[in-house]
Amino acid sequence: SASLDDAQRLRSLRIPSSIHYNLHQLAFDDIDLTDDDTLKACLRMFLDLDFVERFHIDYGVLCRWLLSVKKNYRNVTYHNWRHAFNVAQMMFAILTETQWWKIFGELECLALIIGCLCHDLDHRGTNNSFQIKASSPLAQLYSTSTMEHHHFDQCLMILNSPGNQILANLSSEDYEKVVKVLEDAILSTDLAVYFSKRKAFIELVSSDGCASPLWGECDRRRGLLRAMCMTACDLAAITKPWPVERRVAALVAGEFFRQGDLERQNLNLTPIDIMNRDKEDQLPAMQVKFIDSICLPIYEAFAVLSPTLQPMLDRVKSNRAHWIEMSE
Ligand SMILES: C=CCCOc1ncc(C(=C)O)cc1-c1nc2c(CC)[n+](C3CN(CC)C3)[nH]c2c(=O)[nH]1
Ligand SMILES: [Zn+2]
Repeated sequence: SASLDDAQRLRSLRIPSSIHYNLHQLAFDDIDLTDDDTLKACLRMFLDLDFVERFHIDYGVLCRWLLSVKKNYRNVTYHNWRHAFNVAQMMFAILTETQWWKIFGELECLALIIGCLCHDLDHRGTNNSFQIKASSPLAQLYSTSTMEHHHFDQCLMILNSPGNQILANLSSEDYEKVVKVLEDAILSTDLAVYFSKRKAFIELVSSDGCASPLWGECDRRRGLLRAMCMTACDLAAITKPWPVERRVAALVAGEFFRQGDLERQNLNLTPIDIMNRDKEDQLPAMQVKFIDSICLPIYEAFAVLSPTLQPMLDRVKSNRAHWIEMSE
């Protein structure tokens, strides 16, 4: 876990406002933020969502916990601390801009923000199918949602580390609830889980449209909406202005192509097209397929549920047009 000195230093810093950091913006870009800024922005999100007061979180412990979470992300091209931070900022922006924080309540919002910050902990830059093909130690531990089970395990390990126990002052009943929602949220970031839940979610949205009070009262509906929020935030780079999306696509490609190289060299396998460096010229066309099959359905449903999210859908469509242009 992080050092006491680093935590003491972070604890002493002044924390700018969410307006200063543009944390409510759906088009947020972290490129101008230093690592220190990202940590201060996380403290700002916890303060503005009133988590510190409501859950009696010791501020020094919160600083240490944030530093430990950041430290347990590896220096890989895409699935690093910056990705986790961007996913958490998107969750903050969606919860506040749509007022869905009223549907979920404080406990579930706390679990969602912690879940976003922790959802890819200790990622190695390779996906679940690589773990299985390589019969890695993680694949032997978890045969389904291999990486996501590991991310959750890492999340719990940090939450239970001395000096990092931000949930120490929750009642045991509240602690159990947060951990259950946390597990569900992190496991929901496995696309396989997203595919299994998406149909039911879209049927609900088309049947009773806007986030009617129904969503708040029904555990199953709330669970579905939480899971879809995790995916929508995890993939949210696709909804950002073109310069951001293009920059992120290059990072994702870098990580995918390295996995492809490992599959060729170490496992003597031919990688799938998106991880095959030899097919780099087809990247724009592959992105269009990715947008159509995976991204559009969720952001269309979100724009129906809350018109405040319409700009995200509009930018996915304009990014799609850029990829089409590049593929011709
Ligand atoms: C095309 C490769 C490099 C660029 O790729 C990207 N760049 C940016 C984003 C983004 C969210 O902004 C997302 C991608 C991107 N991500 C993809 C993922 C993981 C979420 N998958 C899985 C694997 N499974 C298929 C078997 C579905 N296919 C993807 C794709 O084609 N593109
Ligand atoms: Zn992720």
